[in-house]
Amino acid sequence: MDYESTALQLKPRPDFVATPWVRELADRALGYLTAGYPVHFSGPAGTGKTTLAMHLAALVNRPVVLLHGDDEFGSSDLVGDHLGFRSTKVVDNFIHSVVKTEQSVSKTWVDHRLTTACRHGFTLIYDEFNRSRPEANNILLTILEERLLELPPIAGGRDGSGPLRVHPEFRAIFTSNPEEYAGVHKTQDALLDRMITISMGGHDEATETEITAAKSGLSRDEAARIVELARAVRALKPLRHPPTIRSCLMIAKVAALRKVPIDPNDALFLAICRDVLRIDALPVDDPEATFAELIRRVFAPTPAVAPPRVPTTGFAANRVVPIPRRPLAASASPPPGANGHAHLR
Ligand SMILES: Nc1ncnc2c1ncn2[C@@H]1O[C@H](COP(=O)(O)OP(=O)(O)OP(=O)(O)O)[C@@H](O)[C@H]1O
Repeated sequence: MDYESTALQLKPRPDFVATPWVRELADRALGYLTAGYPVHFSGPAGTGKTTLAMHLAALVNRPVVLLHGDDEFGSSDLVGDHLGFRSTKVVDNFIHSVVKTEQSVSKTWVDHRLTTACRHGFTLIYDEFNRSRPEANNILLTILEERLLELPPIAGGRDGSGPLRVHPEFRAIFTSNPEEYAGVHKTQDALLDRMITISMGGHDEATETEITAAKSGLSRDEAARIVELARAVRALKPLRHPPTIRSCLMIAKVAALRKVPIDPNDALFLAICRDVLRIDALPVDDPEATFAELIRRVFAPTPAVAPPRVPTTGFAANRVVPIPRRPLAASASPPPGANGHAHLR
């Protein structure tokens, strides 16, 4: 008995956003997996680790076994265990006057998820694997290096011949949050040494905008404003829980659902941003004033694109139609100052 029936058959999700940034990352990670190396996406919450792991597994196109790190795990939770006993009783009554009974009791073994993936060549996604204690994850060392899985005789190959040879198509994708998060363990170097770690610091702005627009139904421009605001708040240091792509999605989805305009003059829109971006917890003296300044900056009208500089010398100068200039009045006021207002005499 094993978890084969629980394996997932993943297909690339239609709502997966593949900007050039994402495609480059996915292509690089797929190359590592194809070469037989485990891939490890490491980064803070909300940086797209799990989504990318699932997308990669879908591209590998093998059944997927999903594991979530758990402090309670022991190696048997990963590998398998004896599940009760099987008893067989033979009654031999060939000679009517003689009844011979034979009873044997044997332990039954159940493959758990890791063993199922190793035995059948499935793709293992081990999400937040560093939430499991290192001693529980030690079993991975020989799997990833020697491609062998130590099992009790009863559970090895079909004939109980000891360690299981890991299926050649077995692949492993790991995700983890950095150590400073609560409830995670320091990973042993030997395990990290067996995988290729890709640090996920967070999507680039274009990708966050695309994801926010794609998953909320807002326009790209509306999504861009929300993302720009979230990134401006994220840039304020030190923030205990910086807003992530999830924060952008929360604002965008709620606004879209409630038909709240993405408008700095709309009180409900501002209230949603205050709640989701936790403006009250900003590490500044006056959070409200800071929020107002960020809103002003994000929603400031984008300056019209300045006309191309007219070259005054060389070949091109002769080809440009001179711009008619207004005749200056005798007591003309000087050109507008920095603040755009003419100085009144
Ligand atoms: N390429 C993408 N296309 C579409 N949605 C994405 C993409 N990347 C991330 N997301 C969305 O962003 C959110 C966070 O992504 P994900 O859960 O993968 O992050 P994570 O780093 O695994 O977070 P955590 O560490 O908290 O589990 C999810 O709602 C996910 O759907």
